[in-house]
Amino acid sequence: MISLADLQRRIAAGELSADAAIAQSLAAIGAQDKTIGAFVCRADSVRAASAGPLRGIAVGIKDIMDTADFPTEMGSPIYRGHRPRGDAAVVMMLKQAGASIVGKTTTTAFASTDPTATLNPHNHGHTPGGSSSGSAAAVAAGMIPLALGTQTGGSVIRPASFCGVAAIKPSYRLLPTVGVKCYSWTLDTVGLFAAGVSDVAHGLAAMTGRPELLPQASVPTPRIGIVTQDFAGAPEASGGEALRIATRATERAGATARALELPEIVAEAWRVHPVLQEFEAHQALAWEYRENYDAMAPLIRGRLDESKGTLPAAYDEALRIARRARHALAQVFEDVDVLLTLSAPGAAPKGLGSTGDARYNRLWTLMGVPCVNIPAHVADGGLPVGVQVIARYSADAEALAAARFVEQALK
Ligand SMILES: NC(=O)CC(=O)O
Repeated sequence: MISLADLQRRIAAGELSADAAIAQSLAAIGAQDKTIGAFVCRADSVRAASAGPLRGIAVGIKDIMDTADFPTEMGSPIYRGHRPRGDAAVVMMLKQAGASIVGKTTTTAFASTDPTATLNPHNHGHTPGGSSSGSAAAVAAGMIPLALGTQTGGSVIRPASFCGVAAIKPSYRLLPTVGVKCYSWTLDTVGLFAAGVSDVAHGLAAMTGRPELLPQASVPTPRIGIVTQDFAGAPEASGGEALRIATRATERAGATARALELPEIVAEAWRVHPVLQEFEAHQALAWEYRENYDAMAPLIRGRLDESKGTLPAAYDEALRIARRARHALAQVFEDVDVLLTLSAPGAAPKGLGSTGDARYNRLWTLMGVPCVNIPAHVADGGLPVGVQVIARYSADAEALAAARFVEQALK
């Protein structure tokens, strides 16, 4: 994989020109994407910016984010050839930091669950996950050092786990969703994929202009709460093994890691996530659902059919439960610095019929807390399995620092 931080260092030191760095990514895309299928469309040539911390960094953008230079098709024939007039806010943040957008990465239709044709670079017989399928696959395949995705359920952390890359779903609204096709305005969160945790940190710090997100010289030893999310059901063997491996590694590295039960109201919030998500989706996708029903992908159309009757009262109750759960979760972080839990039930499912299950991700998206995926285990078939570090709301720097600790402990 291509390390963003290493490219930055080599470009700053004059060892590599920014244009050469971009050219390397374009060549890698040309060589691999015929097989992997991570990009919907891509540039043939791109000039690097002359300034900015992300100059020379080739970035892939999930194709639900508006781009003035490329079509934005939402993973749906309803938007085939659609050309937004301008860039989404996060695309402009990347450009203002000097990054070069080299293409649009595949997404499930409207970032829901209808699988794409993208292959898992570690084992082409398996899915890369979703809904940010192409972003995770393009980074994992070593085509680009940075990609943007989104998460409403588990669409950043789960594909990152399946593809063996680092990723962050930042605190809710750390990054704007202006110009990003909405599925659920309470849940939709823009995230980043990169080779390692430090690479994610450098990318997010550069985009946001927040130097506090940059990796610090020393990595503090965190107090870790191990959370198994039993309310979400038991994991597969490989998922449970990944959490056991990561737990043991952090203890060997000197961290305290203790099993932690979440308050019942937090488990209740996990249960109501789908009510809130689908109620908002019916409003966010009302035009597509009514005016283009037959052109909608089957899984998202089926989910909207099933949730058509959700009443405002049920939605309001879900919001109340989520608010109470966020307060209860904040108290959990009085005793630990971060939580460590499963990123996915196990390794990537076989075939391309499913992008996997968000059951270990959706709670944290609703809580709005920062989540960082770290590859932790390699299951049968060479398939990666990750774990995620979770910090309290707005503690993105702490989440990244603790994730670096876990990443280093696993080496
Ligand atoms: N957008 C999403 O997060 C959906 C998913 O988890 O598959």
